Amino acid sequence: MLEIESLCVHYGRREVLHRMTLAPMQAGRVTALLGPNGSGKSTFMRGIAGLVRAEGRIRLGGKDLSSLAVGERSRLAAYLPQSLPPTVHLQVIEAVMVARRAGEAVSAECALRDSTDVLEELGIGHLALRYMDELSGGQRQMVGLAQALVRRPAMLLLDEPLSALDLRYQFAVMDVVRRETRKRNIVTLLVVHDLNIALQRADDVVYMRNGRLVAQGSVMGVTTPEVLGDVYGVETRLEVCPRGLPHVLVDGIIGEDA
Ligand SMILES: Nc1ncnc2c1ncn2[C@@H]1O[C@H](COP(=O)(O)OP(=O)(O)OP(=O)(O)O)[C@@H](O)[C@H]1O
Repeated sequence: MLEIESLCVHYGRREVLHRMTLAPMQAGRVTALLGPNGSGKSTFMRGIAGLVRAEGRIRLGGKDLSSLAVGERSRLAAYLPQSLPPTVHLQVIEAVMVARRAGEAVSAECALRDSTDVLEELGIGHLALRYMDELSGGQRQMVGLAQALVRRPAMLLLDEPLSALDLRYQFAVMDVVRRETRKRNIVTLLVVHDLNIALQRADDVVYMRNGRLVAQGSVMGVTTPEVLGDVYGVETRLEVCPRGLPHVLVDGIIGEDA
């Protein structure tokens, strides 16, 4: 379980996150972090991962993350950044093995076994011998996910993992993320811009605006036209599609005549 209390982040003298306190996020559930551009989503994720200095309390499974050594913290909280680092000329299997051995001293055999397993689990075993700098954006995104999962984290922080993906791949990656979150019983928090994918595939949502929490809860529990109007400034209707999944239709921008 992830607990966040009074999280504040400053860039220089400017406060970007303002004392954000959230209800505990349970392991085995996927939470989508939603909000307009510049609302502080990446900063929030980076604050949890320890990549920017944050005040407040962040506890994962009862452990205060700020009390952990950097290596231990980054092993427990695997962070996949918005833009993946430039690729090196490594084979996929080597890149995943490097990630496996970064957080923990394990033998090459063990790293190879774990890396092979995770690539198979994600359905990308066939990419193992391909070179990282020859992959498509979507394939690299999947390898990034493999690199995060191979470290056996207790929490996955994924910053816009769907941004480089085509429509089918977006759903496929969300399905993999859901499955692994449940199987490994980890806390997963991800930033997604496509509201409908988030609503259809996440368990819970956190809406933020201007560095503040607007609403948090189950997808259907808190997603209302009022909340969406407050967060995004748009007029919406919420429909339920035949498979019982929510779907948002945007009618216009609040305050603008049609
Ligand atoms: N390194 C930085 N230095 C100074 N200001 C920053 C820095 N990174 C982000 N900011 C500012 O902090 C605010 C929040 O940015 P952040 O990237 O967290 O928002 P976001 O919700 O993730 O946006 P987007 O959806 O566009 O990726 C913005 O006003 C941004 O300009």
